[in-house]
Amino acid sequence: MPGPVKLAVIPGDGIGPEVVAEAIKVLDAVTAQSATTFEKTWFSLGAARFLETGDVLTDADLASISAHDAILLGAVGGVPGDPRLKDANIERGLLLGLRFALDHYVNLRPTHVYPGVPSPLSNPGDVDFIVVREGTEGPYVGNGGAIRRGTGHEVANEVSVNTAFGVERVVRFAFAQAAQRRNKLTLVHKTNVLTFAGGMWQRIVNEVAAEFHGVSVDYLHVDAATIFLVTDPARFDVIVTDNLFGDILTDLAGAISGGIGLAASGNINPDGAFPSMFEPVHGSAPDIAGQQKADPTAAILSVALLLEHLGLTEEAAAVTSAVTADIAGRSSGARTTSEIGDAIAHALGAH
Ligand SMILES: NC(=O)C1=CN([C@@H]2O[C@H](COP(=O)(O)OP(=O)(O)OC[C@H]3O[C@@H](n4cnc5c(N)ncnc54)[C@H](O)[C@@H]3O)[C@@H](O)[C@H]2O)C=CC1
Ligand SMILES: CC(C)CC(=O)C(=O)O
Ligand SMILES: [Mg+2]
Repeated sequence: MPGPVKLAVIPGDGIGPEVVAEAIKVLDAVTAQSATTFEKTWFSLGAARFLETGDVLTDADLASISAHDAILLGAVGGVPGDPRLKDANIERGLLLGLRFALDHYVNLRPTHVYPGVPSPLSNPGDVDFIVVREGTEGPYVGNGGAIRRGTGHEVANEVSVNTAFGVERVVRFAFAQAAQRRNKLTLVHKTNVLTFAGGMWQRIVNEVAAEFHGVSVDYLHVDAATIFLVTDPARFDVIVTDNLFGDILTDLAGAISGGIGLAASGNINPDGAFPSMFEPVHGSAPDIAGQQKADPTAAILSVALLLEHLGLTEEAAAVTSAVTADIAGRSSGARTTSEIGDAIAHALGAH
């Protein structure tokens, strides 16, 4: 990449700034000797900014963020119960605002059990799958409304939007991933009751499968998928699913693979028309915010995904291997957020 990589950094709320500080520490360490340099722009967006200015994501924010090569985000969402944030909906306005505006139609969430990690599974070594979650459609588009609000006769709708265009592109991406991995794709949906959306997802999977002869295709209802994620996770290679099911399944995937503090993700625009955005799977964790208790590993592994996405494969591998070694050496003694970041950055040559 000619010139420095322009990186937009959005620390966000709660533990977001704490884990992003460590992720940047690691990024700086791994790129210190690299031919590629990073030019960072910090965006102070989230609940605090909304409370100060009334803005969540302005057109100017969006234009400025779009002019970057990639985005690193911590987490957004304010203190639960703060009445001033009730109508702002930072999660929808900012996080989904970015994913939708930047056409992040692939939400890529790898799950891997690192050696030495305490997992509730009996055979965790076999776990290595990715969830390809659709990122711009489904029930998260805000296609809803309510009548007779606040009364005992209120009716509220939240309609899931699934377009053939949107489903086909993410399914095609998932098949291509499976073809580069272990050649197995599992569609997860709820076709037995969500017959319109589920039927279309299944039909499109069947159609695209005809182009990927080497990939075997499986189907699970989402409720059954939660069973097998716990009892037989080795059966999964690539899971493709909609926005809501993918959101839920990937918190579960984090839990079975050593904790949500290890789960990284990428919001990808595969066409390259917009910058892709990398973030931990977890949220702003108000219950531990400001206490240096958050595990920054998910944010650091999100940096590895970011580097990989930018084609900096050696740097990505160096971060992953430093994280792997750090995890393997973890004992029951708790370390602070910055102690974990320091140790990983140090392993990468930081002083
Ligand atoms: N991408 C984002 O910005 C996301 C934002 N959120 C928002 O975050 C806020 C809190 O959401 P929750 O549902 O509580 O989910 P959460 O992921 O923030 O927290 C769930 C549990 O996991 C723990 N946890 C999360 N990250 C951790 C880490 N790095 N290390 C150690 N423990 C960790 C928390 O302490 C909490 O007990 C809400 O406002 C929610 O909407 C939730 C998910 C994603
Ligand atoms: C806060 C939600 C909109 C996002 C979420 O939970 C996720 O993407 O995992
Ligand atoms: Mg989630």
